Amino acid sequence: MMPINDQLQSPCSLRQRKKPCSCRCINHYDQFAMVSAVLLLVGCILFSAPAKATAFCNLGSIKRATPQSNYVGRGSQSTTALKVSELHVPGYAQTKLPFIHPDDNRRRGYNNSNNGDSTSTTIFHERTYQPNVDYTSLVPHQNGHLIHRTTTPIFTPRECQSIINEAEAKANEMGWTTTRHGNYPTTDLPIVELPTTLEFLKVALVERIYPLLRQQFGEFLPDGGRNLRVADGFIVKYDALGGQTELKPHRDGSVLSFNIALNPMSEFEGGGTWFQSLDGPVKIDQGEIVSHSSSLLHGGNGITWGRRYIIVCFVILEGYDSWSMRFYNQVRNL
Ligand SMILES: O=C(O)CCC(=O)C(=O)O
Ligand SMILES: [Fe+2]
Repeated sequence: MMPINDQLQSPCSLRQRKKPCSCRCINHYDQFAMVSAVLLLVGCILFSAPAKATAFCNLGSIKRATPQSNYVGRGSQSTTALKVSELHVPGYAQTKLPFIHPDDNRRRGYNNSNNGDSTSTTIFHERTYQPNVDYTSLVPHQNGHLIHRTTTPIFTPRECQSIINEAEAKANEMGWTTTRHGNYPTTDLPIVELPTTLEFLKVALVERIYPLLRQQFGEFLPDGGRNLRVADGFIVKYDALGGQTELKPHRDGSVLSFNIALNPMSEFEGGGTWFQSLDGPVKIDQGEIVSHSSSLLHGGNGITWGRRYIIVCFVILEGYDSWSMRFYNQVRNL
């Protein structure tokens, strides 16, 4: 069992600024959130009438799901609640990472043939998945589940190996990064540094992964999760011979998180994604996916031998910031 070090109150909230931030957000997102917080606060003081404050804070267009009793949102007209509850996910939403959601792809005529013809539209073939056949579900909540794992690979061995190869080649040039994620850093490379993997993932997200997440978490997601978007994606390397071997329990600063095993489980001992709610790790083999609510306390179970490579993605729901924060807080202790 992994040691538990649960210090969080809410993801990257301003309340935590007195202490070091302890969720796995990216440092520059923190800075963005901090600057936004100051601007919001000044704005909300200047426009102290509640209606104006809401408009200034640009929350008026956010679609709202059924209010939950434990949520202190804009309805309270408290600037404290506003700054604490609303900032983190919008911070992710405004990043310029080139992970696009399905509708964007169609609107832009996204072309994955790389021939420079921006007018041709790629036809995406969205996969369908069946619960209990393609994946199993763990940790029930309301009518759905908060953790899922696929039963068969979603990426082929060849696809996985080419991602590892591109990451290792890039790491030979620039090294693995170790400081991107606050107090819970991984040894990783952001996918935006890996052009071939990025192009592959853009299509895989639309055709394979978003449909899977919508099927798995559809019970919870407003509008059936139409607006899923990856806000951060990276390749993590655990290495028992002198590298990082585990990732301590933490919460991610997004709505959903998933990781995909890139190498076979025969290449390491230990490993898997540990969850407090399961009191143990979920272990998957090459090409399979573990997906979960980001706010569940989880970590990378230590490896004692070999190497473990995974892709990790943090997924947000664009335009549903209030809903996202409510969901985050509602399930974080399950
Ligand atoms: O290693 C794992 O399975 C979990 C990784 C993780 O939680 C993360 O990178 O945020
Ligand atoms: Fe995580």
